[in-house]
Amino acid sequence: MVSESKGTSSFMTDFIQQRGGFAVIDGGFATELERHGADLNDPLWSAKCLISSPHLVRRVHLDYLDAGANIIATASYQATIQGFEAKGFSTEEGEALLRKSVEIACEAREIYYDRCTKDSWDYVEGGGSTRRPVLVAASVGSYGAYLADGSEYSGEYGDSVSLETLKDFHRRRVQILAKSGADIIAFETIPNKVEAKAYAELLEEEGIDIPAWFSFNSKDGINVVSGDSILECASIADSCKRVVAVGINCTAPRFIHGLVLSIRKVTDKPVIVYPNSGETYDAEIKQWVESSGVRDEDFVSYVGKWREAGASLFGGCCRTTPNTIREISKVLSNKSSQP
Ligand code: MET
Ligand SMILES: [Zn+2]
Repeated sequence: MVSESKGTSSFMTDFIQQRGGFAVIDGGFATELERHGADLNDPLWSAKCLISSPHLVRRVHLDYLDAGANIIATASYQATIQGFEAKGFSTEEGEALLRKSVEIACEAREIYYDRCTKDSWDYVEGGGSTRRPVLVAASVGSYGAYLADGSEYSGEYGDSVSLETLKDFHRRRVQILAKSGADIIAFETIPNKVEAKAYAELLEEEGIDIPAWFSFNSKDGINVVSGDSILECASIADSCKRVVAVGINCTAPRFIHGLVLSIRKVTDKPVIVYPNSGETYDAEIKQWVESSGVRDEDFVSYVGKWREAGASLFGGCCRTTPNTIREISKVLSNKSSQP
């Protein structure tokens, strides 16, 4: 028991340490699928491609691996059994699609490893290769993401949605993803405290035996989007022994620094940040409003500050691209090679 929980608790710190003190996550997944021509105007959003174009899903994973990502998140953010059923799939078919999201990411990792082994410049003397270890993170979007009405950016689910509703909603998906071969579960864009609590209780009650990260989103740099305290939300993550990293995603880069400092007040677990480009999602017109976005160079100029504030896992969320990730990897490797 003790050694098992030690195993989980050191999972991410060990990974980060082996990577030289930081690790790189991928960038906007749906964004990149769209750039390759996918039409994601659908309640399943990026998960639609698990059905219609799995080759594109694999391609996007590879793009991010080539850009330097050490951790890739699966296309299951908006993949739910309930959502697949609404499309006419059976429960079993829905479950198979969830597993498929992990299979495709693992396949991409194998292709990437294979390439690294073949590329002579990746060989070191003595026949070994210097391939980067890659983690596959099974993405779980919030209940609001399933609703596809933008409520993952408001955190307002209404009084009828209780802790139990949320646990029941997520239970089967979490069970399936935990047994899918993924290395970690990524609970992303968590908009409120009750959903964080639901995840923490589920991990415990279901005896989930792979680690997880909790990532919240904010629109003011002070609280999570619902107005719940980031300190309270991060404390829930801190108390859950399966949680090996806590952080922020899909939030404007300018808010990240203060949020990292807040999270560090309540946890010693690694802090993960993967902001969006700073644009805002308009749920009415189902589009990102472009005016306030930051350019890749500006995004990257923040990374050093986030690291100083105590974050150690860095990537991008919506509207960021493999270019963003390439720049992040570059900036971090330069920094760590400096004396
Ligand atoms: N991992 C997901 C993606 O990049 C997170 C989406 S946040 C709305 O598509
Ligand atoms: Zn996002």
